[in-house]
Amino acid sequence: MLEVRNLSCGYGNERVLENVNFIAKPGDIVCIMGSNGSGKSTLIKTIIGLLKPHKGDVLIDGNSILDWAWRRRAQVISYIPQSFNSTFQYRVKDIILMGRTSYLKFASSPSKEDERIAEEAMETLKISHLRNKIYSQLSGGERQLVKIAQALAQQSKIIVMDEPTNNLDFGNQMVMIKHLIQSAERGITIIMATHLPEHTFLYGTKALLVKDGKVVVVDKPGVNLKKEDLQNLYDVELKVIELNSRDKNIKMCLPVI
Ligand SMILES: Nc1ncnc2c1ncn2[C@@H]1O[C@H](COP(=O)(O)OP(=O)(O)OP(=O)(O)O)[C@@H](O)[C@H]1O
Repeated sequence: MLEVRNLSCGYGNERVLENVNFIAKPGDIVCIMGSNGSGKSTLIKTIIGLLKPHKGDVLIDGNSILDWAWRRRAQVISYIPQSFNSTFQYRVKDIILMGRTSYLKFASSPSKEDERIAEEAMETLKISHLRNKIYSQLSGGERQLVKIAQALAQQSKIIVMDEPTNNLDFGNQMVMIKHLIQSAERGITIIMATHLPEHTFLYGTKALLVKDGKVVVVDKPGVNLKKEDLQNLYDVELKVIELNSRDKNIKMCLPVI
């Protein structure tokens, strides 16, 4: 279980978020929402240890992880950034194998088992055909899928993602969503920033609404996240409609222009 406790964070003396509190249990999909520049990435970077918090703590199973070394942290949390560019000429399969680095002994090479896990991750995300391509020569969406496969190969119990559907076409968004839901069903905790309220409605177990330096937690957003919350969050008028798909009610957000 991941717990963010009384967390305040920002850059230097600049405070971005104040007193954030939430718990993410195994199987939770926590969707972080808010307008551009509200602090979603700042929260994510603080949780994964790229930024030192001004105050408060991040705990896993009751233990503070703020002082953990990267290897220990990487075995528990994997991180998919908003964008990742490499100037090195790595092949896709090498990038995915990097997800196994925290399990390797010093100066050792990936084992057959590591290779199998990397292949499996590529198959899951339907990118096996990209195996030998140079990462820096891929499209934005292909790169995003490779980073997701890398996180999958890392086999951590918590996956943190910054706008994972960025650059993905509709079909690949579905592949990723299916994978997210299956991972959560296996007990993995997912924490992700998203600009798509529909995704929060569809599979979020918790929404974090980030605005004016504060974070409001909404449990079961499929039921409890209201039109007014979204209007207030994004400062726009909008409409929430409900559609039936395969006997399931799906909520959609429509602009009012
Ligand atoms: N490296 C940095 N140094 C100083 N300030 C920063 C830095 N990165 C971001 N900020 C500021 O922190 C605030 C929050 O930024 P953040 O990137 O967390 O927003 P966000 O909600 O993720 O936005 P977006 O939806 O556009 O990705 C913004 O005012 C931004 O200008």
